[in-house]
Amino acid sequence: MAALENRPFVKMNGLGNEIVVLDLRDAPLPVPPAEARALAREDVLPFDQIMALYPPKSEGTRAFVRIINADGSEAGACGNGTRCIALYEAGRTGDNHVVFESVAGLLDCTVAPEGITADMGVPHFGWHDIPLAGPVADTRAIELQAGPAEAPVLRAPSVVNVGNPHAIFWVHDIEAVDLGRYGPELEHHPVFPERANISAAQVVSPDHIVLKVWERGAGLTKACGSAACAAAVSAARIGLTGRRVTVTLPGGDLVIDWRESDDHILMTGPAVFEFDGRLTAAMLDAPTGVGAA
Ligand SMILES: N[C@@H](CCC[C@H](N)C(=O)O)C(=O)O
Repeated sequence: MAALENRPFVKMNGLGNEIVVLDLRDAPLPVPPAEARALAREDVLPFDQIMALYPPKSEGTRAFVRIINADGSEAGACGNGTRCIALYEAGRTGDNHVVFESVAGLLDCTVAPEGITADMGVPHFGWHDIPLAGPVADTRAIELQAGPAEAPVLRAPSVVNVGNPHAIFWVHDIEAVDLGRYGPELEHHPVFPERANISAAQVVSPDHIVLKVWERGAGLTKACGSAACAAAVSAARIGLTGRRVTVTLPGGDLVIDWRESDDHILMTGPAVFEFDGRLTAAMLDAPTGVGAA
């Protein structure tokens, strides 16, 4: 019998980033990677991330959240998923201020009519924090490129960890970038021992960035909240923008504010409830060869 069989789920999205909320606080159990991969199949319940809620570990928090990518791997941060669980918890309890905890730290969220704001914590720029495979003095632009060696299409990304690892390639024409072509090799490049989320970013003005993201463990997505945070702080760090920007993703806009007083990153945007149901054996049971480790 599949471990998650008969568990209730809620399907939500944040700017089209497909999120499944599994509230496992009553009867906690780990999400088996093979069951996550089976569930993520196109004809079952395609998702980018599962946000699995476990009993709280720290006082004042609602749940300890584990983030599972569509390929069954685990992530330390998911901005769009965080807004989704904030909306879910606010709907369940009527509280518009909710705090979660993840492996990366506390996630303080406020649900308001104009949007859901999540405090995503502080960025880490050291090579070992990201992590990179070896020492790099300046993570504002590292040696890495994609495309023909003599005329690279993407080059010299900024790298940062915002709870998960990100590389941001600065481009002049975002429409011309085929991230689906270069994302897989960059995600798995040996410079990233834990793989990385890969973005192409065009700075349109000092308060506006346009972004495309190839997500680690999920591929091309309509939006990635942590990538928006990563692009915003990296752009501000190298003087391309101020500390408050709108980030436009294929699924819509997020406002990112890199707060001066304490360096915390505040992300504001929407979340949407779609439908709910119960997981069945058929949804979790991958035919031989599909979802196998
Ligand atoms: N969709 C997310 C990012 C999810 C985790 C990421 N794929 C990783 O493995 O780090 C977001 O909205 O931030």
